[in-house]
Amino acid sequence: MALATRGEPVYGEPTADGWRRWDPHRSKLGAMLELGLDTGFEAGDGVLYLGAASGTTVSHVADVAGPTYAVEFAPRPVRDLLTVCESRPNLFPLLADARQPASYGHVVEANLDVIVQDVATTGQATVALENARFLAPDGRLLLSIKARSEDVTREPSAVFEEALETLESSYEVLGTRKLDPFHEDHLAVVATPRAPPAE
Ligand SMILES: C[S@@+](CC[C@H](N)C(=O)[O-])C[C@H]1O[C@@H](n2cnc3c(N)ncnc32)[C@H](O)[C@@H]1O
Repeated sequence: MALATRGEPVYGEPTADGWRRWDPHRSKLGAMLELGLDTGFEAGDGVLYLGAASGTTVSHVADVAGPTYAVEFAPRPVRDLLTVCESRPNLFPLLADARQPASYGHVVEANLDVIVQDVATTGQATVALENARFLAPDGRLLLSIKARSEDVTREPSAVFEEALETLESSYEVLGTRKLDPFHEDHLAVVATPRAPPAE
């Protein structure tokens, strides 16, 4: 059965009876779900989405989730994202830098169920660490690491290893999966916040 959500179409995806096909070639989270990764993402979840771009994936997320905060720092895609939000009252666009969570900390609620991260920037693991403050203790980070955004000259496996090592300081990694054949040189990571050490 094909992955699909109910909502207004956004990127020319095929639709039938109000359902819109979630294209795993256009979406890292779609690829994670298509590949059977255990994401823990459930209907009604509160979500922080980092790297929303013009809303391809976050539109599907908002079709299923509860409050969904969509962070994107490039003004051009945010203009398209605003249109995507018009038919989705639970989707909140934020023109902000995911490396500066304090700039949206007053808007985004705490104890969210899920962070989805797909930011094309260096320091992707650090971005995940900095945004961990928004996750509930049993929440899930659904991170897609793009090797080429870190260093085009390095072997992707070395980039992934280093990113996982960085993540381990604040997260317990529950699963990883390369996103081939949908996305080359991307590693999907499912992780949950580490409990703070007992005093
Ligand atoms: C691969 S695209 C995201 C695609 C989108 N997640 C989707 O599936 O529909 C990566 C996005 O990350 C955004 N980005 C990169 N660095 C960022 C940052 N520091 N803060 C917020 N957005 C950032 C880029 O502008 C770009 O739109």
